[in-house]
Amino acid sequence: MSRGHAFPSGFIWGAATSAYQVEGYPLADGAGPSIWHRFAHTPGRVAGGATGDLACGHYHRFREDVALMAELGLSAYRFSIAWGRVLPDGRGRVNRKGLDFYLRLVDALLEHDIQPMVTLYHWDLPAALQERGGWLDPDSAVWFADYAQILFRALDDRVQAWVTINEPWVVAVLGHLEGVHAPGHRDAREAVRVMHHLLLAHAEACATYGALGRHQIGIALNLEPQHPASDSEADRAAADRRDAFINGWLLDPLFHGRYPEAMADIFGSAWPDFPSTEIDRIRCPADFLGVNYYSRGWVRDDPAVQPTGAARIERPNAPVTAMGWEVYPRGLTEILLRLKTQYGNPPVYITENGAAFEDSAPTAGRVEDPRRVAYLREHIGAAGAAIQAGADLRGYFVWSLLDNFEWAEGYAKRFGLFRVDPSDQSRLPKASAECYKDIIASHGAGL
Ligand SMILES: CO[C@H](O)c1c[n+]2c([nH]1)[C@H](O)[C@@H](O)[C@H](O)[C@H]2CO
Repeated sequence: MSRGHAFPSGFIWGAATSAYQVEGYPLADGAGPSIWHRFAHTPGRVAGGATGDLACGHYHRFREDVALMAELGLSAYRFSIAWGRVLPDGRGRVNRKGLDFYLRLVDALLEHDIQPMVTLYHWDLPAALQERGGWLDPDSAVWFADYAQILFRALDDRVQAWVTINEPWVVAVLGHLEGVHAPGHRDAREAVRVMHHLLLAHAEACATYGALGRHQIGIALNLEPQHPASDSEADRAAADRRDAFINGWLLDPLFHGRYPEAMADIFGSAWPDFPSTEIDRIRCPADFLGVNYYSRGWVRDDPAVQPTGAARIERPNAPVTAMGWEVYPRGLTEILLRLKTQYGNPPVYITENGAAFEDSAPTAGRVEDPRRVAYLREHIGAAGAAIQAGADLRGYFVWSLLDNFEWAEGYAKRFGLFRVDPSDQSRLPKASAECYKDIIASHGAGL
């Protein structure tokens, strides 16, 4: 990669969060509980018994946070809407106070010339819908499209970029196969049907938006290159299986109108014969693809690992984040160029990229986080290399603006550009915030 390139004019520099992770007060002003509110309040599910009851207090502090975004020079902010704030029962009655919070947030962003990118679903399904079967219910696609339509009508005059669903893979696999995320199910037959219904829900929301929307809509996928830990045929085949399981399971139906053949091998009798009419519907004309990139998989053949028979292992002496994920910026370039060569070079936003590290204690009103500074510089440089090689990359969102509720890890894993002090929820800039501000000001030159 030649150095010193600048990013194209109009390139979007943003930061990302999600409702349950930052807002707090999940039941305020008539909101209905979500499955993550229920899950976090179930003993043993979240590290340290942490919940999103307070989180970062963004529900009340959002103007302060928008001011932090403006200080960074962000041109966009990606956040999610808590379905249960708007529709406490998931369907039917609209909770006006819940909708008004998001209207106020969007207006505050626009007052600072920050474009909102709104994620309609970031894992916090209304508990009332889970009681009806949740994403396992074939009607879930209709529930979601009806919810989406309410938001499109209320906000599409001010929101120019919509993300339907954040990481269907995590919802299906961590929530319904491995059981470590809400709703905590462990059933392969469920997981494959939940994935299918999530993709149908995405398609229904895109169709709804196509009828009334004026801007752009997409989906955000966690994509991760899979590399064999050795050049043995067994490890190469294992990497291919894990690639289908994590990447192809979504990219192929969305862009090619078919599931990878490997899925039937991976899931065996749990894999149904999905109707071709439904798979055709999933191949919907979205306007962009959101890519959440964090690392790569280093893969060894291991029959004991279900359902892929492929183990993601630590590469010896590899640099890793506090999550145990290898720091591998070249994987971002690889993913972006694969989208160019194999999936029609769609418009792409990096909707999440960031890292948790064991940050040092604050000194003189700031947190020194050199490893996160290096991570951001290396990965933004890797994104620039993909642009130079022809990827249609439109923007980059750091995960995350704030240290926040990291799902089953609670608050122990800190991804923020700003440290949030758990005692008083005060925000403190990290060196990475200053670094990102400089990158934005220079438009990525020199990376
Ligand atoms: C393999 O990581 C996934 O792509 C991923 C990482 N992350 C995510 N997805 C989620 O979208 C965020 O809510 C998490 O807070 C964030 C950090 O863990």
